[in-house]
Amino acid sequence: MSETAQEARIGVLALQGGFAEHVAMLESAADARKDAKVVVEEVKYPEQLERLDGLVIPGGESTTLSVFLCQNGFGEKLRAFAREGERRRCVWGTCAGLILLSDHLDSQKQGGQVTLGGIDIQVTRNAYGKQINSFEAPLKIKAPALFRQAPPPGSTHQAHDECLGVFIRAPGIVRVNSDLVQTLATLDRGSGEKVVGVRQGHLMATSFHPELTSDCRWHSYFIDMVVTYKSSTSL
Ligand SMILES: NC(=O)CC[C@H](N)C(=O)O
Repeated sequence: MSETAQEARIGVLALQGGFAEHVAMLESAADARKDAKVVVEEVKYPEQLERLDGLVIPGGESTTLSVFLCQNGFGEKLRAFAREGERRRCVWGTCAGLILLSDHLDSQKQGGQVTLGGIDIQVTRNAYGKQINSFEAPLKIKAPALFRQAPPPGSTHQAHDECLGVFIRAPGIVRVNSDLVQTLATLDRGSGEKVVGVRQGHLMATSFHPELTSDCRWHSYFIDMVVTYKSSTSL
């Protein structure tokens, strides 16, 4: 580690869902790099948000997650963490986390979700079917910084601009409403390209689960976001 290594503390919301896998992936992505010192912690209490530079909201069940977020003012603190004040922090939502970060949730498919919003996309829950319809498929990576990194050794997706997408009762991004939203990944199963990964400034969301693969490029990319954003807002 160099003397000038950037430091960042990244939390993973650990109220419900697949948080342990994200913690493990962030730790291995952090170990693999020399330019940043990253501390990872499970977040169970709203007070913990104060000390974080970034947060991952994992997949799970957005309705259940919302029940927890309605307690102890957690939802409001999270909204402030991601959206208000001078020091807005980076947040990455996977699957249920994407639902929380979207500005528009299709009304027929709502189930009492607490939405934090921030990414100007329209989302339909369970757009790819039920649990039994879960699938894996190759994705095209559209973010240059992300696909410049090598795919993991032994990966079935050797092209730098491809990765494996794991979809479990995944929400669909049915519309991108703003030019501020950057497409990071798309899926094409024969019926045209669908957007499955997006970024709007300090917020990122993926319909799929990179934490369930052996490819930690997405976690490394999020560390980049957090470190870059932290150094630009603390000037
Ligand atoms: N794997 C997931 O996170 C599924 C999300 C779930 N369908 C929901 O609506 O919350």
